[in-house]
Amino acid sequence: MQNLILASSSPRRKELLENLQITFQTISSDVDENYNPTWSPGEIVMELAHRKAEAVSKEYKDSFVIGSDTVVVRDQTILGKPENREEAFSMLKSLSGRSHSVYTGVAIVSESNVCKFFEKTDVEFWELTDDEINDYLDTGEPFDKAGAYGIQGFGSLLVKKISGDYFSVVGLPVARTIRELKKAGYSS
Ligand SMILES: Cc1cn([C@H]2C[C@H](O)[C@@H](COP(=O)(O)OP(=O)(O)OP(=O)(O)O)O2)c(=O)[nH]c1=O
Repeated sequence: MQNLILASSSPRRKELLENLQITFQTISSDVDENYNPTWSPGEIVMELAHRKAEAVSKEYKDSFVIGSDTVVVRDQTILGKPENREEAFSMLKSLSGRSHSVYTGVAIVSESNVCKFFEKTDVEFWELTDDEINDYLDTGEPFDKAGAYGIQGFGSLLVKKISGDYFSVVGLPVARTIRELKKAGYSS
């Protein structure tokens, strides 16, 4: 059996892989998450996913290492995790009653190979009142999540429509990730 590592501190990503009953370890790394503002959202999430996987792969050379990164894009603006309640409020207000895209990049790094890809999922929100946004902020859910919401939790109440991979919005497009892992030579 080959060694598989999820290079992540995200409990959601861990849970998505655990659902598949695959044996893996979780090891997180601290990487520079700055990026070149001229890059497209797809390039940003693939590069950050690659940095996360590469940092762990250096220490575990004989393993398959998965890194992942998620951002929300409204118009041409990239929304990461909100710094505070005010920023979370303004992110959610800006997403109200309209569509945005969630990009998740994945990098699979092994001794002989690097594979990178991204998925884009379009999400439409219901029109939200300020009271609804404040109630949602009170749940505490938005603060460690790109775009200030979690589709898998109370954030499900904000969503009118979704087009694309749901699991990619949660943080890991599992079906494509497993397919690409197998192509890279991984077998459980
Ligand atoms: C839009 C959305 C994002 N998210 C989460 C997924 C990611 O954990 C987070 C985006 O931040 P990331 O920087 O992609 O990931 P992370 O810092 O949580 O974890 P790590 O870098 O260690 O892998 O937002 C949800 O859980 N649900 C959602 O609906």
